[in-house]
Amino acid sequence: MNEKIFISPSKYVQGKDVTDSAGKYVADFGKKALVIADEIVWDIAGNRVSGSLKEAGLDIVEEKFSGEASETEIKRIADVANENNVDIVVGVGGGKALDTTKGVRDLMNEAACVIVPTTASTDAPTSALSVIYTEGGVFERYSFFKTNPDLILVDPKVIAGAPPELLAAGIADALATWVEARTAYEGRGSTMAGGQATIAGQAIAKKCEETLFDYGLLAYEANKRQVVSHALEQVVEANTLLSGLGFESGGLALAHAVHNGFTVLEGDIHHKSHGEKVAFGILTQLTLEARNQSEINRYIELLEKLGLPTTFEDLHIEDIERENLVKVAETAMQEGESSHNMPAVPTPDDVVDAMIAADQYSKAYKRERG
Ligand SMILES: NC(=O)c1ccc[n+]([C@@H]2O[C@H](COP(=O)([O-])OP(=O)(O)OC[C@H]3O[C@@H](n4cnc5c(N)ncnc54)[C@H](O)[C@@H]3O)[C@@H](O)[C@H]2O)c1
Ligand SMILES: [Zn+2]
Repeated sequence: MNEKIFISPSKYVQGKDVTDSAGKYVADFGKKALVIADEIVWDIAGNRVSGSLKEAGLDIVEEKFSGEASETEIKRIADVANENNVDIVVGVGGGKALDTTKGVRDLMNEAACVIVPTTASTDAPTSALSVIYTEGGVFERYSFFKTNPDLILVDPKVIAGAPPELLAAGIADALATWVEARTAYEGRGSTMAGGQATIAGQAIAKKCEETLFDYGLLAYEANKRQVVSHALEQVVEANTLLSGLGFESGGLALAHAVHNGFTVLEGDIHHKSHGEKVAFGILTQLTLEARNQSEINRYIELLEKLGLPTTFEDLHIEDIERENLVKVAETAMQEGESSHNMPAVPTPDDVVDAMIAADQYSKAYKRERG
């Protein structure tokens, strides 16, 4: 595939308290909206979004998201959307609620898709794909759609009110963007947009990383006091828009495949967030790519300061047997995975060795820095 492809949502709006002016933006897209959020998020932002939509004259149907981006949940909510003849679906919440919303829109004849992230924990908001899991939370597949969401509304004040661990997870997810896009380009791999990377895709991915090294820690600290600082706004945009466009049109590689591999393990690691698993995926990929010590140190330092996992112990898999690591690596290397974008496609055995080497080096790093 030689074509270069770049895809994106039509509109991205970021601003303090934009939650309360959602109606002004959403009214351009239709007359009746299904608003989807989980129980916690209804109280944080769902009701405010619904209220603003009603004020703008829209009819509203409200639905509670049950927590997993599974095929069953997507079908269930799509039935509600179709029965009510809505012409807009609005997803409010974290990555799983947003992925579910995108899946719902895809099962409808014609409807606009509006995304309101309430955390900057992933780069799910802007992409034209959803990550589908079994009802038990095991990675199943990527589901690709014809179009990206129509509108993304991001309120940094809501995000500043979320736990800082969620922002840190989003930074890890966004930190993977350039690491993987660079590799996908070197491997002449195809991007999630289904072609080769454009200059734009790469430039956005690179700017994403630069923003995170410049402002990541400043934003994380501001988040601890629940304030919207300049740094927090920069990082919210990096985690959401730059990372979203950068990964989708720049390309994924091994870091995300390792994340997907981790979802097959049982135990406490299951409760680790997307970004936390991606963090270790970054270190595994850098190790396999033979990046040197000073380069790897830069990443470990930032991840450590953000309280993100850099060792097996941090992921609660300190006693993991090699045979279980092989299962992770086999999943990471399965047909169709982004790991095949690596210039020299590794074997599962290579991936296991890299994971162990990354774990051991991070342990030594921690010991040395005390
Ligand atoms: N489609 C894509 O392009 C893409 C990209 C990256 C990740 N993902 C997917 O995203 C998912 C991970 O998303 P996630 O890490 O956001 O987890 P999540 O969706 O499970 O949400 C985490 C939790 O945060 C809570 N929450 C949301 N906003 C909050 C707030 N303001 N304050 C307090 N709590 C809040 C939610 O109720 C939820 O319990 C994974 O399924 C991953 O595969 C998809
Ligand atoms: Zn991700």
